[in-house]
Amino acid sequence: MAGGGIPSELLFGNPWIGLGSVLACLGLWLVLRNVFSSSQSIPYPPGPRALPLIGNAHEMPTKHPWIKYTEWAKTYGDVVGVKILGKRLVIFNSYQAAKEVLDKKSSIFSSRPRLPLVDMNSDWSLSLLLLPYGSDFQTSRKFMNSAVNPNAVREAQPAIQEQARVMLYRLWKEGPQFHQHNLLMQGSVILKLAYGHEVLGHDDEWIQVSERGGESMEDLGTVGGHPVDLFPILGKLPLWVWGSKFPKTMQSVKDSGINMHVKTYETVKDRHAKGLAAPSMATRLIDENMQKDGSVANEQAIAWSAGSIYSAGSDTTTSTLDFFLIAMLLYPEAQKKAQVELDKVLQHERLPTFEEMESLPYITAIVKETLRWRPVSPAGFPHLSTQDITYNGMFIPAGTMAIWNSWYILHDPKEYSYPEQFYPEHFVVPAEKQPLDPEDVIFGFGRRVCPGRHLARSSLWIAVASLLTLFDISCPLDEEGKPTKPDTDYIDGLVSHPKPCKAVFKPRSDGYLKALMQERESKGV
Ligand code: HEM
Repeated sequence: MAGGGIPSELLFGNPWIGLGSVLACLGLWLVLRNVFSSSQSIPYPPGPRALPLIGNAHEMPTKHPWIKYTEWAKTYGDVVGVKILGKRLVIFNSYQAAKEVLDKKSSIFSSRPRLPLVDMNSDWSLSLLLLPYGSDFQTSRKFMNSAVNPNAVREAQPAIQEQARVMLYRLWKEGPQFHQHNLLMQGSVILKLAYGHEVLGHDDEWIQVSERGGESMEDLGTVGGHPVDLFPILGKLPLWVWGSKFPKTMQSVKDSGINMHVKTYETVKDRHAKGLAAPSMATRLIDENMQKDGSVANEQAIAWSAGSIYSAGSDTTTSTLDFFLIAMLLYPEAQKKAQVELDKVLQHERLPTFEEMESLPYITAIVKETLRWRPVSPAGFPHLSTQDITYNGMFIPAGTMAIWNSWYILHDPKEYSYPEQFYPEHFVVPAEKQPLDPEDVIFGFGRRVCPGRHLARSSLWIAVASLLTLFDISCPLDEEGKPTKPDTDYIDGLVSHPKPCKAVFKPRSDGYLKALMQERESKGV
């Protein structure tokens, strides 16, 4: 959900909430709303006591919201309800409850909360991640699925594997700036799939444009928490009211959306018309939507769904692999175990391929454990309900925002023996003893479930297998010769990231290094 992702916790955690002046203006409206909503006879989901007018706004955390949600889960249970300035939020703290509502009542829980500030000042609401439920959503989702369904991803696996090898080569040749090489791998896979674009290096223009798209949304700070998002009528004020630099920030949000989605699409369309474009999601959709008069139907949906692969897929996958690195630095025994398994299969002669997936269950377990240990969307992602429902005797009205607490669900000691530790053995058990699969939680629910999950799984698996085959990964030593351990905490953001860290990558054997060099030479590198 890179760039386009708006974690629910940010929708309310916002320093402007305390502005007495804004509240005073809108107090009457809230009183009336409260009076009308209190006549409900079926109880709302339990939660902390709401104050008049502001509800629970004063308690909404601005940092690591899943920690507060976890406290509430322990007090109020699987389904917690809070109210913020008249808007309702429901937090699902168990897989069962999230599944029962977000999945089984998917036709009701598949919209997204609006972001009036972004909606009024840019086209970002056209990106699949943010589209409200309806026919535009269905068209974009269909286009997206056509590019990243399991068959399409299987066909893309040779290209994904190639990018994993390029990452190894760069790590060996250029040095251990893991995050940069990782980002380039994920970006290269996505840009090839979406546009047929071959990324040649760190200064690739398409990567820069796409990265700028994500960053511009980050520049907005608490996306969804601006006064305009809380009280859309304030959107009628000129942008400079919010600070002298604000109009420029908003212009950059608008421009980056167009550059990343529309301009890239137009470039590919132009190249395709001249017969110069490599096959991709964009060229296939152009062909499929070509009209007799030479125009292309559904162009907006094609452009914004192709761009959504980068905005939603790059940061999430990169951040997950960055957390894998941290796990390897802190849990060398897991790394060793994986390497024993790899060596048994690969015999220091060749590098892993997707064909070996079945024979490398510990690698698969490492990927699952990374997703569980440090989910990059620890507080889920917001859905919006469009009809009233009653669930387990609780009333959830239309217009409620619903999220799931991935952190709490994936750190449940009843499900995982060592929830706080990185312990791939959680998943190395007979089928009947397998705990809850983190992939059933971290990729979301119902009709909004992450369409890129098959791509993410493939990219992560081959990257992890390739890295652990070629390298011993360890902490750098400080001046006193002690290992400098990485921080395992999160940096909050549209997607949560690990803090930057350093690592040493040492080739493990001449055999694997030779295999890499031979592969690179055969590609003319
Ligand atoms: C480890 C990597 C990833 C994680 C953890 C992740 C997680 C998520 C989550 C939590 C959602 C929201 C689901 C919901 O609302 O129920 C989502 C949506 C989405 N993801 Fe992913 N994702 C990942 C990788 C990818 C990739 C590689 C792509 C590329 C296609 C992608 C494309 C999308 C899109 C387009 C949406 C919006 C779907 C919609 O709103 O209908 N994601 N992702």
